[in-house]
Amino acid sequence: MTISVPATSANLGPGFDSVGLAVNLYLTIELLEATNHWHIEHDLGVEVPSDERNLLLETALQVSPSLQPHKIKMISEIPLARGLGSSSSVVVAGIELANQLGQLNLTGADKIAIATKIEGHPDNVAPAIFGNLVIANSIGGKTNHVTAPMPETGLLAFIPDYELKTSDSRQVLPNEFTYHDAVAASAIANVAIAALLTGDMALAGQLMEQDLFHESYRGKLVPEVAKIREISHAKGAYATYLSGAGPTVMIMMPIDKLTTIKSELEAQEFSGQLLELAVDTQGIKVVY
Ligand SMILES: Nc1ncnc2c1ncn2[C@@H]1O[C@H](COP(=O)(O)OP(=O)(O)O)[C@@H](O)[C@H]1O
Ligand SMILES: N[C@@H](CCOP(=O)(O)O)C(=O)O
Repeated sequence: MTISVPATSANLGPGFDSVGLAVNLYLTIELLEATNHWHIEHDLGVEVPSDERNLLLETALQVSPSLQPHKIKMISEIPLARGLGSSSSVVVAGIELANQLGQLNLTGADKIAIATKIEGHPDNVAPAIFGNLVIANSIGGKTNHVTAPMPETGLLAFIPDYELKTSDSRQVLPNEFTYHDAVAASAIANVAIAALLTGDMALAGQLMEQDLFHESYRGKLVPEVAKIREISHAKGAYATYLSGAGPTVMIMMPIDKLTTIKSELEAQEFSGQLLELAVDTQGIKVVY
């Protein structure tokens, strides 16, 4: 059996902690033979545990403590700590592993509730589970979500060479907002979501760049954002935003502008990778 889970790009500007998009980079785990001890084969480096301390197994065993140990092969195309939801992909894969091995018959609603409790916010785990664009919230342990198709858009991700842990990037955010600022910030988010749901990418893009919740505080952690925004706009992009907690910068544009924007950005020689992505429409995939 293999389980694959897509990467996710959270926030889309003002949808902080509540909006995310599934994209076509995958974490895949393959269940191998039953053994006496859990063991994960992977090439993700020595800092990623190969035993029960790995987030995959921590999650699976939290959901179902008495699972039969197995050998597992793990392959991830999702770069770690870059703002593309690597930790959420593992949490979601762990929940699905417990679901399959423990025959738990979890529903989508069960999975999002468990995953949100572990991650703390639903914006990555929700699209990782369901695919597409997902708008979700969680309050008092109750999680709500709405899935929607993403309007047609080209997608480019600039993935810097350096890591930025979500926990570190959350440290720079303010503890409080005035009532006035909270109303202004959520009004921007409301219009951005309405534009996304009605397929108006030009308006959505404008609002996505007016975020007041997080990007301005995090901008100093990702110095490339300003230049990428300037260049992309000069060539007709809809929007640029910090993917999740960063440092990846996502660029959305009309499909026919993608090649030009990509080559303009390549000419800058930023240290990092420029990847053309597509929306994942499936979420968790299990193959027997
Ligand atoms: N395949 C994996 N197996 C185990 N842990 C992982 C894996 N991928 C990511 N992680 C954990 O998640 C951390 C990154 O999570 P985070 O800082 O939220 O960044 P992001 O989710 O944006 O990639 C890694 O440092 C590692 O601890
Ligand atoms: N809303 C969160 C999203 C974190 O996403 P990640 O991909 O960086 O883990 C935040 O902005 O902190």
